[in-house]
Amino acid sequence: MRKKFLSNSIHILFSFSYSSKMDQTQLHPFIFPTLISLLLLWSITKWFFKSAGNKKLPPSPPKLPILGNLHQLGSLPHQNLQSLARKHGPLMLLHFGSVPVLIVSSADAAREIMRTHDLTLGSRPLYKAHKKLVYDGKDVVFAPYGEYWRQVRSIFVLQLLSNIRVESFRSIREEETALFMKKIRESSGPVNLTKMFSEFTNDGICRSAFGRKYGESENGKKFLQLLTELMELLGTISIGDFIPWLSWITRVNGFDKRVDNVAKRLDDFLEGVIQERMEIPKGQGVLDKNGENFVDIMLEIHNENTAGVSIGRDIMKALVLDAFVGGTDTISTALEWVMTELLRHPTVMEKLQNEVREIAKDKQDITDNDFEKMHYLKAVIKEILRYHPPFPLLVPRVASKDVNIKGYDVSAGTVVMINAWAIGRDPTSWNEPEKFQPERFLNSSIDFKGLDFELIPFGTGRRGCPGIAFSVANIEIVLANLVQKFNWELPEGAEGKDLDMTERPGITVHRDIPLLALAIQSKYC
Ligand code: HEM
Repeated sequence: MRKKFLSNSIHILFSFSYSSKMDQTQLHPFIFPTLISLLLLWSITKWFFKSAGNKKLPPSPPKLPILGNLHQLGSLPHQNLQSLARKHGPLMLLHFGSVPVLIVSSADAAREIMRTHDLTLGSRPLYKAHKKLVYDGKDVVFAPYGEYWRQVRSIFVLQLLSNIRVESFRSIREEETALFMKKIRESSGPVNLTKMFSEFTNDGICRSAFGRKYGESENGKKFLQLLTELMELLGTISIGDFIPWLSWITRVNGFDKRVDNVAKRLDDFLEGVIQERMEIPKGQGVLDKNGENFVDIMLEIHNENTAGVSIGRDIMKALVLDAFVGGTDTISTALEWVMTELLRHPTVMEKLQNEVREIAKDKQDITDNDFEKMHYLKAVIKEILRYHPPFPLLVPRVASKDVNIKGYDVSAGTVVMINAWAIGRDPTSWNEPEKFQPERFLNSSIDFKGLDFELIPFGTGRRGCPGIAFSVANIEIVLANLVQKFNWELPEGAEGKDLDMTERPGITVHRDIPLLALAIQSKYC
């Protein structure tokens, strides 16, 4: 592959120098137009620098020619951007190649972006790979701000994520949690919690979205693998998006081909799901008997044309994909980190177990009424979303026009990245931010619903996450059951402080190494 890459580069360089070899006698007629072009270029450059000079730009770290600041991102950009922000401030202008990128690292600056300028910053950048993977931005996450986005978001929220829907999916949550606990009970030796969280969230979303799950079937395993590849590709910086003349690199290094391949296989899978849903009557065969699911509802909207927007196949597939992109990896990441921190902090684990066991006793099904009383459980969930937000850099936005943010001029087209990870660890907002301390939330009204800018794991404003209720319901039920029914230890007598805490790069940040733990049944099991 490397050899192929080199030979392609050499070929391109060679063709360039070859075409620039010109017969000297032919140069003469070009002198005049060349001089005019140079003069024009000079005037434009001078005008550009003069007008940039009048602007008050946010502070910037020094950049390299061509790359800009790309070399400073490293494999875990949220961490490196936090270090840069400590030197240059909470509003910092970087350049990814030729694209200006504003990095936001404080609650105060985030409030300005997501409250004061939410409308101007209401769209997202749509990169080449994303276009192919999410049906040309027909989904909710990447659709440009406007009427189309409003309509698809309202279908998505009303039919999948409203409080009524989340409540109607309760039996799915309860059944899947019971199955999860059964799997743990029946396991011998350490359980791979990372894998189990991923299967749990995937099965739950499959049942809510498709009306059935694919579980251990060949199709199910392939789909899980595809989703992992999709998340990896969505989190990859493709050089051509930032330095257009280098876009040939992703053609020759196989990235574009991989994107095409994943997009095609995902499309085939989703096409098959919709076809199956059209052929098998509701409540029959392999399908859930739990009433309607998201695909059913979209098919109804499609047939009856009731949404004000025509829901074609691509839109249906894009919205279903959003449920997976938005809902599987995020919830499983939060669960993976919460169990990691509980294993590292035995006193927090014990306090949580005491609360859950006191309230739920030996109930097999812990109810919403019980969760309402579990204040420490809620504090633990807030603390994990502060300390390990699943999307550390949220989902980027883009400025649709020139805007002044806290006295700085930000030009149209600037990408805005909000470092929720850094904001959650900012000492101006939090006491001892590097400590995992759920108690900080016990006598505090701070919540993640979008009003408190120091805690924004779900973003906020027009483009804020619509999946908060769905996520919290799933995290609460699994976490409460895990600590009620089992006592937890690390394998081979290891202690919490021995746990490897390395993060894996990606759009959602998982543990690098899967979390393995020993489950010992409690008397509440
Ligand atoms: C722990 C779980 C979750 C986290 C941490 C999370 C986080 C986020 C974040 C940070 C954004 C961008 C917000 C912004 O730009 O202000 C977002 C958007 C979104 N999320 Fe979530 N999310 C979670 C669960 C879910 C679930 C369960 C679903 C659906 C099943 C979902 C669907 C979406 C959609 C559709 C958007 C795009 C909204 C828009 O652009 O209008 N998310 N999420």
